[in-house]
Amino acid sequence: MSVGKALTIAGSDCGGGAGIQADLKTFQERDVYGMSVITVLTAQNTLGVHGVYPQTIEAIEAQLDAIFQDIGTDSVKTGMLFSEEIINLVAKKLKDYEIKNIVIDPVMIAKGGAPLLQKQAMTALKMNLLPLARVITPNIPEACEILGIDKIETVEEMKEAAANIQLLGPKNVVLKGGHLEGNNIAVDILFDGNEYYYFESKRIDTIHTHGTGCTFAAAITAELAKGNSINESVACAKQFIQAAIETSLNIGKGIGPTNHSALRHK
Ligand SMILES: Nc1ncnc2c1ncn2[C@@H]1O[C@H](COP(=O)(O)OP(=O)(O)OP(=O)(O)O)[C@@H](O)[C@H]1O
Ligand SMILES: Cc1ncc(COP(=O)(O)O)c(N)n1
Repeated sequence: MSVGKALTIAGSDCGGGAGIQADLKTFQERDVYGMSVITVLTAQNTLGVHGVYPQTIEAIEAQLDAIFQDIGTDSVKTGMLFSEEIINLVAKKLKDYEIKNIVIDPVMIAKGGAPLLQKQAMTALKMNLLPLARVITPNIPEACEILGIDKIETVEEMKEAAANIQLLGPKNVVLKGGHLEGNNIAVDILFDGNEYYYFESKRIDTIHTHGTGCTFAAAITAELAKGNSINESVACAKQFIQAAIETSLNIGKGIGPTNHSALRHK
């Protein structure tokens, strides 16, 4: 039997809500074969990030080679890459192995405020990784950092930001509106270089949104692995994240994770 294969290159969240763990759970729920390359171990729970332990470049390189030299993949998602060194290694390997269907979730800051990308790594992210992306999925603060602007407060400003990020090289930009304040609709905007597409859902009133960004990007990655278009993949991912937030899990003492198996029980 053949199956779509998806790889996540990201940080481990031992608490299971974000990072590698969220990605693999999502891949499984979307019926693709999931693989992982761990860039950084985090000691993390619903209360925040308590430790960040980058893996050696040798360890990351060996994991990438092991996968690409044998199994291969139909799509790749990158999440927490943390340092310039790791970004440059990942970019080089994706190029050397001619990997297609690259989804970049430009993870920068955890919900609790912990930095997940070093400040000095921003140039490498923009110059070396972004141009390889089939799709990049920034949230509003990440889009501001990438563009060096202070704020994005309206849908019009989201559209302008998406177009400006697209000029940096990614084929498609999905600018996520989870952080857009004063809006009871959660709107994500896809810009493909020509047209804008809008993905809207009712904003859910919950604090338990740990891992929403990872889960959403992983769902897009899984759908691309199955050969779906960008539009179809984003639409599926939006439905998936909506259900996962609607029934998010009140576990731990802080911001709980989303429910990856929500659609299975509908
Ligand atoms: N309260 C909510 N109700 C419904 N959808 C939401 C809500 N918050 C976020 N989303 C959706 O979840 C997805 C992830 O968006 P978000 O902007 O939260 O990403 P993120 O900021 O990268 O995640 P995180 O804040 O966990 O790092 C998007 O599709 C967004 O529209
Ligand atoms: C290892 C790791 N990667 C990413 C995130 C961000 O999570 P998200 O943006 O999905 O909430 C996180 N908290 N930890």
